[in-house]
Amino acid sequence: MRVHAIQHPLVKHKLGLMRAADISTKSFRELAGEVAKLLTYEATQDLELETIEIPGWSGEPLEVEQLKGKKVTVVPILRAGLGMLDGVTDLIPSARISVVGLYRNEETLEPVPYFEKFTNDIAERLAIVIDPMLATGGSMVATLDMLKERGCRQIKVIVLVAAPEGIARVQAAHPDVEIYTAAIDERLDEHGYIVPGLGDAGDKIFGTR
Ligand SMILES: O=P(O)(O)OC[C@H]1O[C@H](OP(=O)(O)OP(=O)(O)O)[C@H](O)[C@@H]1O
Ligand SMILES: O=c1cc[nH]c(=O)[nH]1
Ligand SMILES: [Mg+2]
Repeated sequence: MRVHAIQHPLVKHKLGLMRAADISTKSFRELAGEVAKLLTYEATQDLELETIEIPGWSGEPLEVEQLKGKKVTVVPILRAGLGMLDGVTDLIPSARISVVGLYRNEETLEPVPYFEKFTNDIAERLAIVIDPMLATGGSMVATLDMLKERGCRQIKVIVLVAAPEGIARVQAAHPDVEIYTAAIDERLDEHGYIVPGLGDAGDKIFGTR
């Protein structure tokens, strides 16, 4: 299963709050971080563990489990992906951050790249791409193309809301990439916005609406 629509009650409750028409910038931003954190918990369930021996509190040696080897880079897609970043790094504090700047041309709906800065050893890392909205999928596919061009082999995507059209586009272009989302909504409207969706997530997070 490559698409994980998370069914946790806290995720559903918090996403429901985010859909309110009159939500404040403060609340939207806080909830985006909280849902991102919960989705990160789900998306990291298969991280590999190894057993190591440490001196335990009683003086006896003790076997404990710790995360094995694989390092992580989190990849926020500017701007809106930044609204999820703190939630993700709360759980993976040693992750490196690789940034992709893309905006969606409002007429063509095609992504326009304007910035990129990747961690040097990106090919060795699990990349977790974060963006609140997977709409047509153009921005996400462009980001995944960039990551793979730089040698990234293991990639996961975390979004707050996904449209069926965006999921299909990502799956067609990058069938190996797993998607974690708080909801799969109905469709896109004539302007490429997700329905019912969240509206313009970047504007709501940055207070620019
Ligand atoms: O799946 P797509 O059709 O490509 O649309 C989704 C993209 O659109 C939004 O960004 P936007 O272009 O509004 O930029 P912003 O984050 O700077 O507001 C959103 O955050 C995604 O990056
Ligand atoms: O519904 C959408 C689609 C693209 N970008 C957004 O912020 N929201
Ligand atoms: Mg926007």
